[in-house]
Amino acid sequence: MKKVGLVGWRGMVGSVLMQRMREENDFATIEPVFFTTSQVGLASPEVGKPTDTLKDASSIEALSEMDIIITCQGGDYTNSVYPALRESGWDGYWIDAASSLRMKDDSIIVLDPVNKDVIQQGLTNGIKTYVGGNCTVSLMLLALGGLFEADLIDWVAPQTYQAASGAGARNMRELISQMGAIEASVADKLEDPASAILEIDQQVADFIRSDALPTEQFGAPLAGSLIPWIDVPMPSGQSKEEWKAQVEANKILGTSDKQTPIDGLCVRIGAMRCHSQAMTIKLKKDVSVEEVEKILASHNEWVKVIPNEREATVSELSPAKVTGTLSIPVGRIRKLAMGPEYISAFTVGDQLLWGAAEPLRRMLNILQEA
Ligand SMILES: NC(=O)C1=CN([C@@H]2O[C@H](COP(=O)(O)OP(=O)(O)OC[C@H]3O[C@@H](n4cnc5c(N)ncnc54)[C@H](OP(=O)(O)O)[C@@H]3O)[C@@H](O)[C@H]2O)C=CC1
Ligand SMILES: N[C@@H](CC(=O)OP(=O)(O)O)C(=O)O
Repeated sequence: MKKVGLVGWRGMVGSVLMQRMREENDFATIEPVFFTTSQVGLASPEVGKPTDTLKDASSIEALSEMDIIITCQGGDYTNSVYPALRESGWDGYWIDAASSLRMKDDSIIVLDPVNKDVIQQGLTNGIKTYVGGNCTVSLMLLALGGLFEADLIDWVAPQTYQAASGAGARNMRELISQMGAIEASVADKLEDPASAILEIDQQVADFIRSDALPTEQFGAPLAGSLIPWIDVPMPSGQSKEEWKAQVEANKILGTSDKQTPIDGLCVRIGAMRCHSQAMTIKLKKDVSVEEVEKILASHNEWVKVIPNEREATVSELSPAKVTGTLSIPVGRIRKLAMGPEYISAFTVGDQLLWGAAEPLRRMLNILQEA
């Protein structure tokens, strides 16, 4: 059995990874060794087999004993430990959730329902570093995988609606606190059916803009509002989240010649852990909506085409419906007024499952089979 070191297993992404590994009985076929940056010597989590106490995640010596290391600890950890570990001569497989190593020449971004061929080629070529993609990118590619595979996409403009979880656990808490505080600020008026709605609205607006709203994590109101900027600025005028779409998607797809343009605005909204994206797609030729739906639906077992009808859309295509599942619904597929090659689509996906943990879990299994 391969020795698999798990780092970052108690964080938000790590906890979802642990949950999926337990559900799929992945611990049965590995020898798990748990690491920590803060709790060395404490008991490891229960995984149905005996394990040692928690090891020091900064110990190159302890990490070097692993055949595979899977980390959800974060970019700072990767930046500090990975170079030293490789320089020490460690030649094992490194599987990572953080973005630090994604665009390196000697790494592969993993999303096997879309790029199993790229992963297999990487393994054949001796690549030892496999990184999960940005959540919006992975979720978009799972939804549009069929059209990319059929080489039908000229360009995509995704406009995102990203959940609080993408910013971290404390941000999820703050979103709920903001919601609760807003409700509390007008609770008496809400109880009175005779109170004037414009008065409630004014009071809510004043409260949202006041220092009483907790905004320490987001730096701005999110509940009852939105934030049209995610991550740091790039020289292009894009936010870094927007910049990732094209570079990561093309790397995942293994585009060798002309990059497919993928660019749009990324917006944080008050959903908990599902990212949504409204996409304008320019096809390379006129393809009927029925054909597009067929191509999308047949690409992988998680994508689900939702007919462009009101009831089905409202019930199936929302963060509330998708959260906590591996389902990738895609709907609102219709021709746009710009011309027969232009179509719209809307997709939703859980950014902690397919957006973060699941591609890593599956990469571990691919290594088991290799
Ligand atoms: N959040 C997201 O949506 C996504 C995140 N990623 C990447 O995954 C990495 C980790 O993100 P995320 O899971 O959000 O990070 P978290 O902040 O939830 O967890 C990171 C680490 O914080 C430590 N920690 C300290 N206090 C606690 C506590 N009370 N509960 C749990 N853990 C605690 C743990 O390390 P220790 O046990 O060593 O103390 C844990 O592994 C980042 O690089 C991020 O970029 C990738 C895709 C999506
Ligand atoms: N930036 C993403 C989450 C994330 O962690 O992305 P990345 O793995 O590319 O750093 C969001 O805020 O929704």
